[in-house]
Amino acid sequence: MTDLREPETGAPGLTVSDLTIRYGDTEAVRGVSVQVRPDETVAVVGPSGCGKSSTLRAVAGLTPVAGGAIGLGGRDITHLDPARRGVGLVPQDYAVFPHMSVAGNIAYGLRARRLPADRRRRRVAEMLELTRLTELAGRRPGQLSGGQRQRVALARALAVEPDVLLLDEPLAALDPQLRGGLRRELSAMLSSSGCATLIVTHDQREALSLGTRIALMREGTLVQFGTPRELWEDPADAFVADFLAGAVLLEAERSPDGAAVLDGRWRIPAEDLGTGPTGHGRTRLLLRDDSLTVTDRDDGAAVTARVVHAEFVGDAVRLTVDAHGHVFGVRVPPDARIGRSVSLAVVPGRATLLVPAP
Ligand SMILES: Nc1ncnc2c1ncn2[C@@H]1O[C@H](COP(=O)(O)OP(=O)(O)OP(=O)(O)O)[C@@H](O)[C@H]1O
Repeated sequence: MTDLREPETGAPGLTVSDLTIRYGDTEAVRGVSVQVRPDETVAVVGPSGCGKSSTLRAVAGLTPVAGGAIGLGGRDITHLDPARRGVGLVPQDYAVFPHMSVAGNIAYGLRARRLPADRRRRRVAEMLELTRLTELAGRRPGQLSGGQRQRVALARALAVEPDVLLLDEPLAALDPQLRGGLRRELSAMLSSSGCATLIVTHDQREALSLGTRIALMREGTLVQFGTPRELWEDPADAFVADFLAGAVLLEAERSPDGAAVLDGRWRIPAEDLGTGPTGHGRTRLLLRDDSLTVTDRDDGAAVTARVVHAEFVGDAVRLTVDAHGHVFGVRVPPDARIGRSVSLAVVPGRATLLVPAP
């Protein structure tokens, strides 16, 4: 497990330690600690209002910090002027200068830093190439697509070689149909830039595909910080399982013949269960969308659930069902005859019992 309360600011990369942010009486962020190593991308993700943007803005110096510390490249920047921090910010609306060409936008920060003209031209050319904008160098932002404008903002932020790149909801302003392709494109550009990056997003797919590590927040606090695989395979709690994977996590009791969940009302035979290790200390059962099936069995290996909702999804009907106050998703063939309640069983091998290391 990553140490969530590492109190130092002297490490390379970005170190946010025990960060607290207040707006009047509202504590928007409480005791959040996140580290971004040089060369990695950390995605801060969570539902609306959980404090993601506040955290990013505090790193950029745009929101005052009520407690904790922020270190960047070995310096304590907690109270430093935004312009002197060494951060490159790409805001949600990209904020490119409409009256300047693509190349002019990218050169802006270099001019402000009085970089000699030949080095400036070289750096602009490098950034144009990295973001595949060379052909469009002379255009104005108004003559570009949303995705191209985003690349201009990215190139402009990276041009000045920041110690950390900050991206606020990088794909939110773009057409949903294009987002998948743009996500892959952004991921490739970020890895070739080699710059430590902090991305804020509310989209779990974006977090999973862009983050080398994910910081999952809820109501101002950090719930889990780890690699996408760690969060996917061993979620800290039911909220993480649901938010990131639409999965259900149940407290479980293990016995030689299997596992009991829902206070012993559902007993799943050992031969139907996969197992995985957990670092979270308790035995739990992880059920995904493909973990369950509707069955004719009515023995202890099945549980009765009330059908709450049925949704046609093309190749299947996705049922939302409620068993003893827990809501599950289960897919059935489109022509299945479904009553008001169903009997649910685990698809052998598709449910994972997370077991603490001895
Ligand atoms: N300037 C402000 N003044 C007062 N409250 C604020 C201010 N900015 C944010 N908040 C509050 O702080 C909390 C965290 O907001 P923040 O914008 O950081 O969340 P978020 O996770 O980025 O949400 P979203 O995904 O909706 O942008 C929210 O309750 C919000 O209403």
